[in-house]
Amino acid sequence: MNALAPVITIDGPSGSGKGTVAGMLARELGWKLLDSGALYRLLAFAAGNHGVDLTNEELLVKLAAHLDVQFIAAEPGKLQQIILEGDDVSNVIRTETVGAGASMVASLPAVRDALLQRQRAFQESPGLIADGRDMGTVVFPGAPLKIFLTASAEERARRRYLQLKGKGDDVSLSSLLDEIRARDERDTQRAVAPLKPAADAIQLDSTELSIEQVLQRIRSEIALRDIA
Ligand SMILES: Nc1ncnc2c1ncn2[C@@H]1O[C@H](COP(=O)(O)OP(=O)(O)O)[C@@H](O)[C@H]1O
Ligand SMILES: Nc1ccn([C@H]2C[C@H](O)[C@@H](COP(=O)(O)OP(=O)(O)O)O2)c(=O)n1
Repeated sequence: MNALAPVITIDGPSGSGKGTVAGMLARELGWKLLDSGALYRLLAFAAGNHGVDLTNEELLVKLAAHLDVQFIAAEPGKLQQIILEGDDVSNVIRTETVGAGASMVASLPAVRDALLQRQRAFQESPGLIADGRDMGTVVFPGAPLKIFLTASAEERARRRYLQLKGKGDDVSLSSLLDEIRARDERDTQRAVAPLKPAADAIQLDSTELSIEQVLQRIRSEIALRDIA
């Protein structure tokens, strides 16, 4: 790990566009990418495979410590591959069911602790884009640029609907909106590392912005700070 490598954190609720924007920025800058939500999703998914209850903190911590996962950097324009215990799980961990399970395991303090060092180890030269809920508040509090990306719940549900429909999933807009609201509630109300903007975060509401407009705003913040 290179402690001097700069980090840009992108936190926010589900469907605000964090993953999309983080991936595009990482490619543009040639930086590493940390999709921290994928770690919580992987843990929830692995728990299902191993018959571990999503409320069993002790067993989940053991599973987190031994999680056999590889993130394979994507070629330009492609999503990164996520390999769990030898299997490509890049797609299967993206369902709302796994997202809800991730949000449950993520509310357990010892689970968050168990994943902390694994996340910090992504800080490598020439820099890191880190996407999640507590990247700016807990994992990389010293990051020189912190973005807190939001959008209305209705717009986020609409985006998720289009995304999942596009993949051929059978989803309903109203149940996606319910699931997004339930996840917002759990992620913002939990006692440890709740979803909230860091005091020094730039807040960006993407409800009325295109992906390119969001990127432009972040690029101008990067240029202001001279960090990349
Ligand atoms: N500003 C935007 N306008 C329209 N659609 C967007 C915007 N940002 C992201 N999207 C789309 O919304 C969906 C969810 O984005 P994603 O990056 O997965 O969100 P998050 O990582 O915050 O959950 C994707 O299909 C993405 O292409
Ligand atoms: N840094 C993080 C990242 C995700 N989580 C939890 C809370 C989220 O609801 C789940 C899933 O996160 P993920 O970023 O993959 O979800 P979305 O793509 O935003 O829908 O994991 C977290 O608690 N802390």
